[in-house]
Amino acid sequence: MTVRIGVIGTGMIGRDHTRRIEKVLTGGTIVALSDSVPEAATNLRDELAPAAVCYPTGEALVAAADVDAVLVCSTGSTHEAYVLAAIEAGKPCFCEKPLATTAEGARRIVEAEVAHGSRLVQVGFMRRYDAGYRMLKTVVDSGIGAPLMVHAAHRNPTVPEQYVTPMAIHDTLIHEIDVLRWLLDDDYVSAQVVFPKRSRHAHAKLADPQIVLLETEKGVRVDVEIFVNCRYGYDIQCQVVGEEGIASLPEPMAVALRQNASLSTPILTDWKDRFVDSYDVELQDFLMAAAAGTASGPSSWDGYVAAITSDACVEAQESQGAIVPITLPERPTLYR
Ligand SMILES: NC(=O)c1ccc[n+]([C@@H]2O[C@H](COP(=O)([O-])OP(=O)(O)OC[C@H]3O[C@@H](n4cnc5c(N)ncnc54)[C@H](O)[C@@H]3O)[C@@H](O)[C@H]2O)c1
Ligand SMILES: O[C@H]1[C@H](O)[C@@H](O)[C@H](O)[C@@H](O)[C@H]1O
Repeated sequence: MTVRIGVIGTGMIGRDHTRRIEKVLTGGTIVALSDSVPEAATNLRDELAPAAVCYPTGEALVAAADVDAVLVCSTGSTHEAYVLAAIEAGKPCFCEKPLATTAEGARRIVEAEVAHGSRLVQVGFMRRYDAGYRMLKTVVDSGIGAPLMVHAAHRNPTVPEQYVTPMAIHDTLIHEIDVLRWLLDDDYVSAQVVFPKRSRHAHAKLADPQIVLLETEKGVRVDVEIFVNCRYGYDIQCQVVGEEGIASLPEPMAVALRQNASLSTPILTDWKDRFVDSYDVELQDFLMAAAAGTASGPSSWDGYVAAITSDACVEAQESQGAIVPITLPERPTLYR
């Protein structure tokens, strides 16, 4: 079966996912596009999906009879309404992170999916599909004894002017929030944020870098450096310290160059390149599940837990070093 897909939000990632469904993956075709800026949708149609119909609203796209499944790739604050509409229509829905910009919004999605009675939503936490993180998880699960600590870093070369301090959590740390609880098979119980000396490259409304300290139910201590004006590249680091050994996320594959009395490997600069294979695998997974009328991979529950944890981290940012507790509600059986 070829799953007929509608894409809401045709900016950077909507375009990239349209390209991969049309040009790279099997089992899906783009039949519908929508963006609040209509030319963004028509331009993408002309460039990559000539057979797609452009809809004036995301709601009209979700309701279209020939749309089997929906990709929500619009601005984060708009995700909740579109995901709820897809659940109401009984259509599988891939939602880019964040599932919702508030924990309340994510809870409404969990409740709607539970009421529907089966999974329909996959959240775009692509790192769970990354070959390096999967290799790391295999080693963490079997090769280093009980994990005790995680040291991680999430570095972007630069960010635009509109990227402000809480976005370091909602937009950036959210990847570590999800992938580390998956990696450790654990949940967080508290968060604290401390601010080192501010980089002179940070915009006026951004405290950069930041260090987020998380503690898990099993007592693991996690520190994540968020540094989004690091200048030198897009760099994702993760090291798990266990009782019997230390395991590190592999570096992306790169040619080692010996030249002019030096040995070097390039560092990537763009998140699209760093996780290009993971995006392919996550969307292929979505297409396979959507063909069966369901969803797999990171769930609404994972999106909800990430939102609760993000809210606690933002509160921690605002409370000058205070440790903010994180309490999760009971996990519905649909997600066990
Ligand atoms: N998984 C990842 O690594 C990853 C990477 C990049 C972006 N994202 C997420 O994807 C989403 C989009 O990010 P982007 O970088 O493509 O941003 P973008 O600004 O390039 O694109 C967003 C698009 O949504 C459109 N839009 C805004 N409001 C809308 C509405 N109400 N209905 C329909 N369209 C609307 C905008 O016009 C724009 O074209 C964000 O939530 C972001 O966090 C995830
Ligand atoms: O939306 C992007 C994307 O999620 C990247 O993976 C992350 O590194 C950036 O910080 C964020 O702004």
